[in-house]
Amino acid sequence: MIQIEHLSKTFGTGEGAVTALNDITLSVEAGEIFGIIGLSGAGKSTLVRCMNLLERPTGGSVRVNGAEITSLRPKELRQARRSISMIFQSFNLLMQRTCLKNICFPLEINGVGAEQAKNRAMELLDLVGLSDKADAYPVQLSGGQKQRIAIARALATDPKVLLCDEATSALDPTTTQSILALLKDLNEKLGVTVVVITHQMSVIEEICSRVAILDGGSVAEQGRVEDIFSNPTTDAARRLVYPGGAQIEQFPAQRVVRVAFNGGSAYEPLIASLAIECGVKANILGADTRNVNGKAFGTMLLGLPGDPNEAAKALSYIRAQPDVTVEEVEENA
Ligand SMILES: Nc1ncnc2c1ncn2[C@@H]1O[C@H](COP(=O)(O)OP(=O)(O)OP(=O)(O)O)[C@@H](O)[C@H]1O
Repeated sequence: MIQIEHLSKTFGTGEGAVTALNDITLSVEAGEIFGIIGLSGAGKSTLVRCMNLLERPTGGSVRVNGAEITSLRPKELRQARRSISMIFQSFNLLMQRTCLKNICFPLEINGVGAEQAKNRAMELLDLVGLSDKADAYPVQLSGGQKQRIAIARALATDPKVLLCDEATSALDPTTTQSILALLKDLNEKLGVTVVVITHQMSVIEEICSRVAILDGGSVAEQGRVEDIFSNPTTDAARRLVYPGGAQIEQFPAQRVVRVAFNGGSAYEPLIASLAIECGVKANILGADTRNVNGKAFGTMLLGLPGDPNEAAKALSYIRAQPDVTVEEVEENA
């Protein structure tokens, strides 16, 4: 769906030049949810803006649906842009227009008649679960509701690709979950390809099938989410996967597992009950978890005893917990 080859982007010239992207090659397949993650300044926004030519690349190529978008004429580019929509952290709704009129807006500028636009907008409001907000103004909505309206507006022109630039970064964890669930649902129902830009690992874990890790304007690593998260091979990937800085090599006698909490239970009781019910002491090697109303979200790196029986007991105990996933991490990861 999107093929990027040797893409580079430099802002400015001479001594003040900033190279934001350097020789990026990646491809996003039709129908997938692809994640781009990196720390602040890694180049994520610039990369996603090169996908719809909000930024013009300095070098390399960007093909969307087979067409090299850097060489399209203005009219062709306008058409191509209809098939690539975007949502933002700050929602970017038109504050003077009702929700319905916000969703009608891209249809109006594409020449769709008022009645037809309204019908389509009502369908989209229904799709994002906000039929009752047609006449409300953005100021009357919560952040999550605003993002739902922004998603409905982005889908109005039946795009093939939805680019999401930090779309959940301004939202609380529960609302984030519901927006991610909506994106996943829309991806499945409509087949729209979704590209998610984020600095949050939990977002990638939640909905992406593949991920590219950006570091200093280059792709440090890319591949299937479970492969990269269970066995990060670059420093950039390790920094994201183990933000606590755990060095697995320091614990050679242990089996190391990565436990992801999806809000089903708190993590302290899990560690305590591992000790009490299984007699297994687990070491917390690193954690990036948040406790929200007594529920844990995020991931934790645990060291289990080297003894295979004890480790197996602990693993099956953890696997039996609701909303918890666990995977072994290779020791040279
Ligand atoms: N319009 C611009 N002019 C000059 N430099 C820019 C411009 N836009 C981005 N940059 C620079 O390019 C680099 C990458 O920025 P970008 O916003 O793409 O990173 P990011 O990963 O999205 O960061 P963040 O998560 O903080 O938004 C940074 O060094 C930034 O200062």
